[in-house]
Amino acid sequence: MAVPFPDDFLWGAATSAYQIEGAPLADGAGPSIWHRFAHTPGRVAGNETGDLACDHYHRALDDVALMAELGLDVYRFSLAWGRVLPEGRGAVNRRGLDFYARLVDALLEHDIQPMATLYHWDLPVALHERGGWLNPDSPHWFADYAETLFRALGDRVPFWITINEPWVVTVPGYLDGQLAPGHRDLFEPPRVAHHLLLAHAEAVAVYRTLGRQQIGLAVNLEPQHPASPSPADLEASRRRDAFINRWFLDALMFGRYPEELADIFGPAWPEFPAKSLEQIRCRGDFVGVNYYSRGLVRAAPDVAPLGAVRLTPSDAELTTMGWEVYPKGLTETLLWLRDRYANPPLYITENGAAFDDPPPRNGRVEDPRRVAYLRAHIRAAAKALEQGVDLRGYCVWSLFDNFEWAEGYSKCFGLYQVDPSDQTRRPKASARFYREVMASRGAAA
Ligand SMILES: OC[C@@H]1[C@@H](O)[C@H](O)[C@@H](O)c2[nH]c(CCc3ccccc3)c[n+]21
Repeated sequence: MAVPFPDDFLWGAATSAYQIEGAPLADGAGPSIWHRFAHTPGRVAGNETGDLACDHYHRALDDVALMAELGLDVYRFSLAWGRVLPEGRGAVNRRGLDFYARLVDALLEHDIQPMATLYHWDLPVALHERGGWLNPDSPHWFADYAETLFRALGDRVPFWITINEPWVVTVPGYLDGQLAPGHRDLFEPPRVAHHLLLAHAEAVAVYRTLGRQQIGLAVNLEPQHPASPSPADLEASRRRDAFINRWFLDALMFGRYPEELADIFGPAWPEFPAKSLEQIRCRGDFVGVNYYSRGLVRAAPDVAPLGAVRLTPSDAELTTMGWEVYPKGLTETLLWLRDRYANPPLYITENGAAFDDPPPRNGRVEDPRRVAYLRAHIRAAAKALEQGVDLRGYCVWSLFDNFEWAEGYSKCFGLYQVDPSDQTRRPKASARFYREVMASRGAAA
């Protein structure tokens, strides 16, 4: 492919703490809401948990050597709040902090840039019992946690992400209850979302006094297309676009929520004080984009609160998550960000696909569909770069097959297969493909 990727473009891979580390309570760590959720019967497929996951907590240094062999420029991982602050606030657990210091130092020794996510859904239970993200003090708890990490690792970590996907924390977490903490309520999501945005802004403000590198928010974005040109479907896709794509970014970039949100939540949408919206207004240094697919939307007046449903197109290629393979949506999303928010610096912080991979045959795992997915999406990103999008990096989700939340270990996104019997990491064809892409600075895509 003609190479539009600049030499300093950062090629990487992403993971998160609860999904790969295992040992959730080791060395003084406090339990998270995901530890509790996974251990609640019926919440996770097969009642699987992150108790072992990829055992990364005990294998981190070998895994960093594997990342170096793969040829990563950057590695995106998350910090488990409860390892560092077992009660979520107050006393620091040195052994937990030391694990992350060792990981960061190993990455730097291998010339891999650390990109640390402060919050990837694993709130300490101790804070959840004080109301969690519903508590107006939650932004301050988060900012204090962030400050602890900025002081401990700020000089060595060049990229910080405050929160991974506040929309997913809010909607599957508090509206439909699919993910921890599993609440199903119409009145809680608007307040949770507001506190998450305040938490992000407060952490960024602290960072401005302590750090001189890059900090941003990672958001899941999904272009919404009407299933038909009917006004009802057009209106439904516009509502779902506000709900998924503009809710958090408009608040950050413009200091105001999209007006569709008040329609969607009706009486459950509070009057937010103007002052707090002004506090939320905070561009950060970059936007992290998590892209997987698009939404095909049909009006469904009886489906509350959106009055819209997401269709699975019958003639499309689907991943095992049921998500349509739609690389054009990545170009569309990146151009939309350029145009709506005045061309902010962007990193694709997640892009990948779950397919049912075959068992290894003489140490190799063939995953041609994942190779095709990654190639198509890297090319889609290149198309946006060629149109002036300030795209600076791309991280594959995920480095390893890992704990896929409510789906357990049944959904595999990894460049490496992890043998559950002995934790052996085996590269898939997609790892070999991605190594070539990185070695050729994008040309091999
Ligand atoms: O589902 C694959 C990955 C997760 O493993 C990551 O932890 C998470 O950051 C992430 N976000 C998305 C897109 C948004 C989404 C999340 C959960 C459920 C439905 C959509 C996909 N993924």
